[in-house]
Amino acid sequence: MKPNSTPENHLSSLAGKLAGLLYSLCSYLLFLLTALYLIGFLSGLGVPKDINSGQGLSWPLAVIVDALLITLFAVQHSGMARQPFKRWWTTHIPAPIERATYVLSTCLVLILLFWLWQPIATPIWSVTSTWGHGLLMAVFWLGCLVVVLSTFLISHFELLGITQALSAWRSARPDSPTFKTPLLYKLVRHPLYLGFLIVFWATPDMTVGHLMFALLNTIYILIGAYLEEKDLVALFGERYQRYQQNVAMLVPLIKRKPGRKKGA
Ligand SMILES: C[S@@+](CC[C@H](N)C(=O)[O-])C[C@H]1O[C@@H](n2cnc3c(N)ncnc32)[C@H](O)[C@@H]1O
Repeated sequence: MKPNSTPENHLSSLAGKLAGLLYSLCSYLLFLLTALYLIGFLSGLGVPKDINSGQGLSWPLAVIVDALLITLFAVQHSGMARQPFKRWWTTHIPAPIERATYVLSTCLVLILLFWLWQPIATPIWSVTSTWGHGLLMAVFWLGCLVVVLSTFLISHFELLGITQALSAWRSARPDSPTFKTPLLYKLVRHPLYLGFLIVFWATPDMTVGHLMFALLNTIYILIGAYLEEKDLVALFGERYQRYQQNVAMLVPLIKRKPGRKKGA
């Protein structure tokens, strides 16, 4: 038996590294398609089934199904991002494909959500004027832009698991995480999440189903950002605590009150 056979070493052979790289690229490709579908799902543009289409279940059942789908997404997406889970998970799968597996799992849960989502088409607001409709769609696309830009500001390919598989391919040690505050990160600590909030809420046709999607995901983002910040304080220490004091969490210019416990 080989002396060292931890999952990490499964990528030490050429075949293992190649398989890891292909796996990560496939997961990235699926991510791109899922992200495009999400845009269509929320905007109603270019997809066979959007957030309001189809004949759903009766509204009490629809509320239960939709809430369960969003809860499943929240548990998967936040649970798999926590350090204790990652430590346990990488004793079962090779570390260089941990992030790609996270991305793949996220896509599969989102695809399930698109598939099983139950519309509740009762209107909350409907903006019919051309300029109002155009303005809200412009805000929606701005939100999409903020999300994409934010991934590149942090590290697009690392967030999506490509860098880790490439490092294994080159037999290089993966870079340790670095604290960054470029551009939008000087305005708010979570520009990517802010972009998502804009995308969820900016619609000319808000229905009960869409409102539920926006509301539950807003709650999830607030909890997710809180948990992420605990990890970031543990990782970057005082530097992140100073950042929390000086830069707003999600809404530019709304900062933490001085004197509040750091990293809480
Ligand atoms: C999906 S990204 C979201 C980033 C951020 N919450 C946002 O909304 O822009 C999550 C990853 O970004 C990392 N991250 C968040 N803020 C960071 C920062 N200022 N510098 C470096 N990494 C950061 C976290 O450790 C986590 O791995």
